[in-house]
Amino acid sequence: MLRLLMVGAGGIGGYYAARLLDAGHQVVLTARGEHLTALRENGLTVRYDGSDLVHRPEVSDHQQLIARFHPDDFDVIVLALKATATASVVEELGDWLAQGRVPVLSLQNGVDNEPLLADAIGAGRVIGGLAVRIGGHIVRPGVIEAEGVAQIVMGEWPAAERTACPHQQLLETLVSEFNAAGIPTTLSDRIRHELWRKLVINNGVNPLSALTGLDTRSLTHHPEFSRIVYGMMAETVAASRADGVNLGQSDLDDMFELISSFNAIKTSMLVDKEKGRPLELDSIAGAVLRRCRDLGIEAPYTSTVTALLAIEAEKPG
Ligand SMILES: NC(=O)C1=CN([C@@H]2O[C@H](COP(=O)(O)OP(=O)(O)OC[C@H]3O[C@@H](n4cnc5c(N)ncnc54)[C@H](OP(=O)(O)O)[C@@H]3O)[C@@H](O)[C@H]2O)C=CC1
Ligand SMILES: CC(C)(CO)C(=O)C(=O)O
Repeated sequence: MLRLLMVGAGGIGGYYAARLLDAGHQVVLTARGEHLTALRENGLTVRYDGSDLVHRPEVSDHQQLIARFHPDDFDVIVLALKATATASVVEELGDWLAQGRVPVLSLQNGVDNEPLLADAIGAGRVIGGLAVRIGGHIVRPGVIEAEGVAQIVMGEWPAAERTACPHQQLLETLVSEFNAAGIPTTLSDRIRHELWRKLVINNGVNPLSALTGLDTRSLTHHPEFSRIVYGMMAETVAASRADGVNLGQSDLDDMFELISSFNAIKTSMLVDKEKGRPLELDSIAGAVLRRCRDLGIEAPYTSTVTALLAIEAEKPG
């Protein structure tokens, strides 16, 4: 049985937690506000493929977590926060995390979460990861709806060295237990590369979906918007060079094909916009624009969509 701490029990954290709870693992969740109250009072409900997974896991806010647990009470700690919350939560939990040795796995979009975590607890404790082919959201406090095959890719961060893989045994256990729990999970020996490939998708569709209100299928099958999606993806591919990742034309075409053939998903950024929550714009489009600037290249699609979203955000109401 795995003992797992899920920091941030939203669409992604709540879905994967429910799958693991269903398979008999011990999962502690962190949450706050109305979601925390509802999880405590009524448990966690995840709607997936016409059925409900219902569980009553232990749920804490971060102060209670620090008071009740030692980090090494867990086999792994998973971060499933929005990237907008990574810095503040790492700050909040930093001293507590420093008391232990347990590895921390990020399951967030963007390429700057693992570096932030590595600065706080040391790169040797960081496992990189991403949630793939999933759309999952809190529809009301305590209740999550999810769709898609909901895979996970994870690996030593930033890449597996041929000689030293500190988490080899844990990674093998996670892959085997996650798969047995119905979460299709694979290992990557170059997870930073995979995170960049995912950023190609996210920069392609997330900001434009928040701007237009359209889902991924409508965007990728629209005569004009599909060209903007492709353009924003191409700018992300170009930006990857700044991190020494060097994605190419085949990554661009693979990622465009993947998102075009996926379910019609309302992106997490569109959901945040509709709920009036902060957007992961800086960790998606901002990450691309900063690198393009450093490389001295233009990113006109990404900068235009970012500027239009900024104007929208300033509008009253
Ligand atoms: N949703 C999706 O379909 C997909 C999302 N992703 C990525 O996965 C990551 C997680 O996204 P998602 O699950 O949608 O995010 P959510 O916003 O649904 O969930 C994050 C949860 O963390 C909570 N949280 C934030 N700060 C704290 C804190 N200090 N203490 C306790 N709880 C806290 C939030 O609470 P509060 O609301 O109060 O801030 C929220 O409930 C993101 O990087 C996203 O881009 C990847 C693939 C698909
Ligand atoms: C684009 C998508 C749905 C792909 O899983 C995603 O990662 C998100 O909504 O943030």
